[in-house]
Amino acid sequence: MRKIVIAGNWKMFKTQVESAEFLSGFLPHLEETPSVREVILFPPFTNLSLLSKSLHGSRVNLGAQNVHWEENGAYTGEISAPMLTEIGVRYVIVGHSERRQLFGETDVSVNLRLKAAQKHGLTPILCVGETKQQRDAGETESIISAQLTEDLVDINQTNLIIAYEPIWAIGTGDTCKTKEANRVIGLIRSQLTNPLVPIQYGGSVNPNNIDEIMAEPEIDGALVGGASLKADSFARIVNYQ
Ligand SMILES: O=C(CO)COP(=O)(O)O
Repeated sequence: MRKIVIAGNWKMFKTQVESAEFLSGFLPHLEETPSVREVILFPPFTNLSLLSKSLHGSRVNLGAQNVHWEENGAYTGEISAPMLTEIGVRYVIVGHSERRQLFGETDVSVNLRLKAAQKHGLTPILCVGETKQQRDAGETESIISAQLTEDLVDINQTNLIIAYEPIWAIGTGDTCKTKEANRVIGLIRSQLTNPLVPIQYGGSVNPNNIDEIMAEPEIDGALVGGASLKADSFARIVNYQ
């Protein structure tokens, strides 16, 4: 059985005060959540320590939005894996399209970040996906295949999650049709050596479409941006039918 993983990527949203407010609204809803569902929050780095304490003893896991490949060094603005594990972080997002498009991350650096995460016992969520232009040109399969080939060199597939996030569906309200997301995720799975790697869908997931998304056989969870920022909305997603 593959794991079900529902994760909230808060991106550059929420102060510590706002994070605490979120948790007081969100955590009570988890009493209804089936125990097989893994729930992860990815707040900004500045909120990790606070959330680590607040989530202690709860069933919500903590993740960071990125990790550098070195353990320390002169890398202004970066955070290393030992810094994350020390404060109770267990997951990390790697290769998000915003990192690739806005901050110049490449498949080479994504691969280094994945290796560093695994070396220190973090479970990475590797994000892959195509742009609108690539989709319209019929390049979806070849782009994703190339990303997987380069990103997964020497990566242990027993400690890995993948998120299929079509870039044109992120923050646009333009969700990928569920059947199409299911098809692409099936293609991603066919390129892996471990059939048990959970593969999530991400891109305009919300309380109204989560039931349909999770009904697809290949889709093992969701990586949620905007709709994870409100306690009620993310609770409805985590407690999908
Ligand atoms: O980028 C995403 C999650 O990593 C998706 O963001 P939205 O859910 O806001 O489209």
